Amino acid sequence: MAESAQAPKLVYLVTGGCGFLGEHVVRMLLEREPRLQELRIFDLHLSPWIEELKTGPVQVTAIQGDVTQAQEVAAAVAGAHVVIHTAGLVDVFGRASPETIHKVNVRGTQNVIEACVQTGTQFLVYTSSMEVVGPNIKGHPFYRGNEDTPYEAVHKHPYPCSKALAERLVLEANGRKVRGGLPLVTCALRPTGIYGEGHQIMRDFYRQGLRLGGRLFRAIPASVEHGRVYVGNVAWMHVLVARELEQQAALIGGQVYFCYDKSPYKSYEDFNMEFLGPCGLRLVGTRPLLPYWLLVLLAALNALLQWLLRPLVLYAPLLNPYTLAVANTTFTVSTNKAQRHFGYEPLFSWEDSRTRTILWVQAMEGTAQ
Ligand SMILES: NC(=O)c1ccc[n+]([C@@H]2O[C@H](COP(=O)([O-])OP(=O)(O)OC[C@H]3O[C@@H](n4cnc5c(N)ncnc54)[C@H](O)[C@@H]3O)[C@@H](O)[C@H]2O)c1
Ligand SMILES: CC(C)CCC[C@@H](C)[C@H]1CC[C@H]2[C@@H]3[C@H](O)C=C4C[C@@H](O)CC[C@]4(C)[C@H]3CC[C@]12C
Repeated sequence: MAESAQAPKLVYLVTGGCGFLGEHVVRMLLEREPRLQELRIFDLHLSPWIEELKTGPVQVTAIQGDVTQAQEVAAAVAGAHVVIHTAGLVDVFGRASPETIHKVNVRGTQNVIEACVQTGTQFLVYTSSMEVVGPNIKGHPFYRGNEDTPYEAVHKHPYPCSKALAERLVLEANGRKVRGGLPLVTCALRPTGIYGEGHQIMRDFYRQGLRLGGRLFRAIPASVEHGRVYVGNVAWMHVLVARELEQQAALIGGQVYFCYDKSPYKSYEDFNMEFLGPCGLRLVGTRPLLPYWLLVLLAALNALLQWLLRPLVLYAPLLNPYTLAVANTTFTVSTNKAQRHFGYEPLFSWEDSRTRTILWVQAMEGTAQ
């Protein structure tokens, strides 16, 4: 992939390219990767906006496929120079079974790795998650830590378990010989809670606030910090690391990087209010309105109801014991590893990220129930 007078034309594959992050990665590649010849977008469900992208100079190929199907993955990977694997089942609400989460996130990732090896694709970037590290089930705080900060990573929930296993597979695959004899170069990016245009949970909170007469009620103490990162910056970090994987293979191969930017350290709810506030919502209470023990009880009740109702209907509210523990445990990162290894600087300032997200929420107003 070295730059030369005759720059080689590259084929990229983005799995999960129609998801929240995947769409931003796809658009970022088209805007910021001049050596792109073909961009393959692989997803279980293809979005209509792909059609608009087909009019540009880069060949955009939409591939409807399932990462759990090894042959479909191999067919999509064949001939690609770089794979950015963002596809995954993001479920902390109990919508999918633990088996399905494992199948998509772990076996799907294994299929991507094997496809690279079989077809001779040398560069693989994996979208991991902060949850590979924590918060752990003991509720230990991770306060502005970095990739080397010691932390007892203990998981029970299927989603973080699956991300941790998949990340390990990706890192262990670094150095494997791909078809043709060259080594596979892999790395994993670990975003904290991503926000920005297209963020489904932000949409849910906004609509809930509207239903409650423009109010949301504080549930978590303002002192609990939750790491957040703007989706445009996460996408940029993927594009940048993918570009640098060949040049810096020895340095970047087998490494993990937290995704970070200049978003402020705040509690989950206070952070959301940075966008929902200017859209007319108010967060009621300087302290949580309900005592923590009552939230724990409600979360346990929700889990019980989910289990009881499962044969009849899917009951998957936002509050459950796991989401409460994540929201109520400080987990923030402070690192410059990506800057040191591949020159990452956030592309969007905090002010830009905030404005873009507010404009997106405001544009939803007409559609809110
Ligand atoms: N949203 C966050 O805050 C966050 C934070 C850290 C890491 N991540 C990771 O980032 C990645 C993208 O997350 P997102 O928030 O954009 O989620 P998303 O659900 O919006 O996107 C995931 C995409 O993967 C696709 N997909 C799911 N199962 C598939 C399958 N079997 N085959 C092919 N495609 C499949 C979905 O259709 C979807 O388009 C995930 O791997 C997730 O674990 C997300
Ligand atoms: C207690 C309630 C009032 C609030 C519940 C909020 C809860 C739904 C939120 C809080 C934190 C959120 C997670 C966090 O931002 C990071 C990630 C990592 C990523 O890999 C997947 C999404 C996830 C788990 C967020 C899900 C929603 C959470 C738990």
